[in-house]
Amino acid sequence: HWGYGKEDGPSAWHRHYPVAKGSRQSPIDIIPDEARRDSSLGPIFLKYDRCTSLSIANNGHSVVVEFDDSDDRSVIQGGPLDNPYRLKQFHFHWGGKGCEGSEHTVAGVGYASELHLVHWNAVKYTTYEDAATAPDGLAVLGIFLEQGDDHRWLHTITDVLYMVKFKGSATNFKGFNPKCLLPSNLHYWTYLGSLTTPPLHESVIWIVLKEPIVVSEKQLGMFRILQFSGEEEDQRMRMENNFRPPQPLKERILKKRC
Ligand SMILES: NS(=O)(=O)c1ccc(NC(=O)NCCCCO)cc1
Ligand SMILES: [Zn+2]
Repeated sequence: HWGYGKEDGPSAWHRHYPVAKGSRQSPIDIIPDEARRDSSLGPIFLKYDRCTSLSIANNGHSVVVEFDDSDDRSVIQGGPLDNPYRLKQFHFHWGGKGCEGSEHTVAGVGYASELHLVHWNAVKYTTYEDAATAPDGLAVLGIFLEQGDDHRWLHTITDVLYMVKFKGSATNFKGFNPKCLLPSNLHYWTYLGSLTTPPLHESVIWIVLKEPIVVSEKQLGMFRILQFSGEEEDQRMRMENNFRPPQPLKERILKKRC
């Protein structure tokens, strides 16, 4: 199976997932000066309903908050998207120490962590699984986490991480509105990419916000109490550095709003 270690990490994923060397892989290094202004790109709109959050789980690669995606209560629309995309889950990627931990980088500089809100095109596709293999199936909103003061709302998540310490553990997580994790400014870059972990499907319209949110080192440290390994496994594998490095841009254009 795949992971983030020396033997099973990002440089080895291509053996079982050849698309790892594909034409639209993620993440990428974002070079702001090279982003093309696109007048057809409008603002993005996020409508999230606190009643759609369901559970929080450790899937052995990250901590994931799952949502009820049976209707359009929580959606992203506008920007590069032709129709609303339903929120399915959000999760994080982080490092072991301060500077690195995000997946996308900006002019070669990484942030301490990156939040991904994963949405799917329920207008064109019947299930998330079908959308996840289609070129316009998913829209992932990427938000950088920068180290600084305590984040006002992140404790709602970090306070329950001890309950999902081991791979395969999950617990109720109702009434959470992810709107509280957004920065004040929704200016974004957008490009066509992929899932950043296996199966690495090239099915993601990426929308990466320019403005990071600020979280404290203490809050970031709480993510590192999580384990890649299950409770019964003997070797304790602290969950950290669960990020894929930037991939070649190839024939793609990075876009931004005017
Ligand atoms: N980090 S990321 O790009 O936001 C991401 C999101 C979902 C997934 N995985 C996923 O959706 N798996 C289910 C795919 C079922 C269709 O084959 C992997 C990476
Ligand atoms: Zn992710």
